Amino acid sequence: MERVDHLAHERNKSEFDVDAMKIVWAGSPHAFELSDRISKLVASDPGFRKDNRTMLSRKDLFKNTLRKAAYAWKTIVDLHLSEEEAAKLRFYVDEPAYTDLHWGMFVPAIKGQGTDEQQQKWLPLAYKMQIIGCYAQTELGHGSNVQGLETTATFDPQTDEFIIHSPTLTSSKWWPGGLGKVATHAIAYARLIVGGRDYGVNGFIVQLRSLEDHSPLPGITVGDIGMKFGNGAYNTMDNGVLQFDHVRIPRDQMLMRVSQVTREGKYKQSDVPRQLVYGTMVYVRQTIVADASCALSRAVCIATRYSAVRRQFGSQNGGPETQVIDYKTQQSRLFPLLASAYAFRFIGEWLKWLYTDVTQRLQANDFSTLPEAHACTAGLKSLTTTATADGIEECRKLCGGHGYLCSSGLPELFAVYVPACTYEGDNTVLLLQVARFLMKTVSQLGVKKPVGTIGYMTRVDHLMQCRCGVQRAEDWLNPSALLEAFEARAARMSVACAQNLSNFDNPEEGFAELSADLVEAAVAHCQLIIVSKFIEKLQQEIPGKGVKQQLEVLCNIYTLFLLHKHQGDFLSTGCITPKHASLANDQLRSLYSQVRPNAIALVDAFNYTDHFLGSILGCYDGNVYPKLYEAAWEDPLNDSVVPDGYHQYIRPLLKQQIRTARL
Ligand SMILES: CCCCCCCC/C=C\CCCCCCCCCCCCCC(=O)SCCNC(=O)CCNC(=O)[C@H](O)C(C)(C)COP(=O)(O)OP(=O)(O)OC[C@H]1O[C@@H](n2cnc3c(N)ncnc32)[C@H](O)[C@@H]1OP(=O)(O)O
Ligand SMILES: Cc1cc2nc3c(=O)[nH]c(=O)nc-3n(C[C@H](O)[C@H](O)[C@H](O)COP(=O)(O)OP(=O)(O)OC[C@H]3O[C@@H](n4cnc5c(N)ncnc54)[C@H](O)[C@@H]3O)c2cc1C
Repeated sequence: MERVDHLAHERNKSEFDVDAMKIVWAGSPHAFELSDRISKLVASDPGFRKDNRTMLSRKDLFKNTLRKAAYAWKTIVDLHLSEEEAAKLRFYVDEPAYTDLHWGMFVPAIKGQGTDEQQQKWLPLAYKMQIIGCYAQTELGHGSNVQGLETTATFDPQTDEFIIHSPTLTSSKWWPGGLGKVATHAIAYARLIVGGRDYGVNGFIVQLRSLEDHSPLPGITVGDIGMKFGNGAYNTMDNGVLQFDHVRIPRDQMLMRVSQVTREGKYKQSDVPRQLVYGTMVYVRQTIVADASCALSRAVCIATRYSAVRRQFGSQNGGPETQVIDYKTQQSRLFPLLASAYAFRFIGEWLKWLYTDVTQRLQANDFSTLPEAHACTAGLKSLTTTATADGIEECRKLCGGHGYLCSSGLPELFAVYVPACTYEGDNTVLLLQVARFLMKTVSQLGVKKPVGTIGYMTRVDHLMQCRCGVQRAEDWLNPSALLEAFEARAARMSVACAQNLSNFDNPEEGFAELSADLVEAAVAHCQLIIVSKFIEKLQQEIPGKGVKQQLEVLCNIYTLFLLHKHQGDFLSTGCITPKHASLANDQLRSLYSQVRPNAIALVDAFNYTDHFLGSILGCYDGNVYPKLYEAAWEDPLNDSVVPDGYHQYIRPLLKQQIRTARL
């Protein structure tokens, strides 16, 4: 049967070269080719089917994930996939699994915190998956406060071992992914106790399960922590609980790059900063930022395609009704999310660059950019995951009632994504880290020159008193006007916090009292980073007919949308006047009209297969209604016309003798 493209008329309207945009989105022609090839490989392989996930019981779901992970690994080995290709395969398989923590945290922790000898011993085993690792940091009683962890690792000089112990219920490890049912090993974070002295938290490689029969080793109590939010979703992951009862490990299983314990029981600190113990978190936060654009773009692709298919009201003379995408309200909710997806894509690319740069510096013992890298990864992780989780939920609402069906793909996408606001650092806690960095920068102005993303603070005197020069709506398209408004807002909010803090005798008390304002200052700073990196991206040459123009429209939408949403900040700090805010809003409306004919092509540029999208509402051909109708009949509830339980619960009701008349 010939396939009809119900969105062809939309695709014909587009004013730019979609294939060129696909390459911009992917990052390079090589990245595009690789991503395209692997996505098709996964989509065409029935072994990676995922449309039944929300219907399965937890046990069946989990077993199916184990099967898929093993099948993915076999595919990787059989096809000799490179690391880059394997990572893409994992991405398109689209199912959280224990392998994420093995590759995403266990291996990086050994690389970042292990000595050369430790890496040589453990990495080959991990690379071949002869051992499977997890990252066991969080405990029942403490997650955010890493320094508050209670698990102990006490050095026993007699046997040259550490004794790993959970002294309290609250010290039970709680949450680590892959721990519950799969991991054979963990990087367990514990307080290092040597000679009766507590040297703070450090990582230790601990074997948990037998490599022969998978049973827990002596002294180990381990299991899954139970069902989580949503059907399917993150329940494919075995987040676990773990207690140690005086478990002994050899001394050389303490990760010793940052500090060491000698055979004689002497504690030694390396030249590297202690904060490198937190290095794995910096790495993962960076990957989470890169992933935010994927999750958001996916939701936006579904909502945009469906908004072009869906019609409500407005029929003239019996003609078709209005496509809901043509309603200005729909545009003002949807297009900023489309623009955010692109903005997050570019900030993710930039953050990867920053992370690579800081890693190279660390290897050369240059630790100068570590505080900025920590602030950027923490702040951008917080900002992008909050916006993405909110954005996915908004996309669900943009799809009306049908968005609430699992077959829209949006409920599961939200349920799988929303913990990103909590894991790898609660988003508020992370913004407070950014705020500390900002306050430190302000307090050192005149002593230490701010550089990098905080470089704008060198112009703080100007930024504290500059006035916005916008006179007409089009003036808001000037990148310098936009940047200055965002810089002035960020600088003024930070300086105001610093001034208020100086009124407190005890700085920590002041920080706690002003923490809500400090978080807002941190948000302003992080938004400025995203805006400025988007603008920088557009200063590069970007090939392809109309591609750069589209990106300029999206950059302006992203920036002016933020200005509109946070106009309270901009107005109260005196960066703009109500007139400027109103002109920004006029300009925003005009930008929505410009993006409208290109909306479908802009989401096509993500190059997502129908398999990956996993959404009837977002399917490429827009043939939504027949697919929804067919899918309904496939629900197990429709296996029989009369439901199970009819004879037990419905028929007796219908047949009961109603005596109400006599009562
Ligand atoms: C299908 C199968 C296919 C097979 C596939 C094979 C191939 C696959 C290939 C690849 C797949 C990869 C997939 C990858 C996916 C990864 C998914 C991950 C999923 C995520 C799971 C989640 C895991 C977790 O959640 S782990 C636990 C995370 N926990 C936290 O984040 C805790 C948060 N708390 C903290 O970080 C800290 O405690 C704190 C920062 C909040 C406070 O710490 P503190 O009290 O010690 O600090 P201070 O405030 O006192 O600050 C001291 C000082 O240190 C500075 N600082 C703090 N943190 C850092 C840091 N991280 N780095 C650098 N500096 C830091 C701070 O700024 C202070 O500095 P000063 O200068 O002010 O002193
Ligand atoms: C799906 C999922 C997977 C996970 N995977 C892993 C894993 O593999 N390994 C691992 O070790 N951990 C894992 N975690 C744990 C995760 O890292 C922690 O849950 C996270 O760091 C948040 O810590 P918490 O739970 O202690 O939150 P809490 O700190 O208890 O947060 C509760 C509330 O208190 C607020 N709050 C806390 N401290 C402050 C403060 N100083 N100032 C102001 N407000 C504050 C927070 O903003 C939040 O609103 C996972 C968690 C989830 C949900």
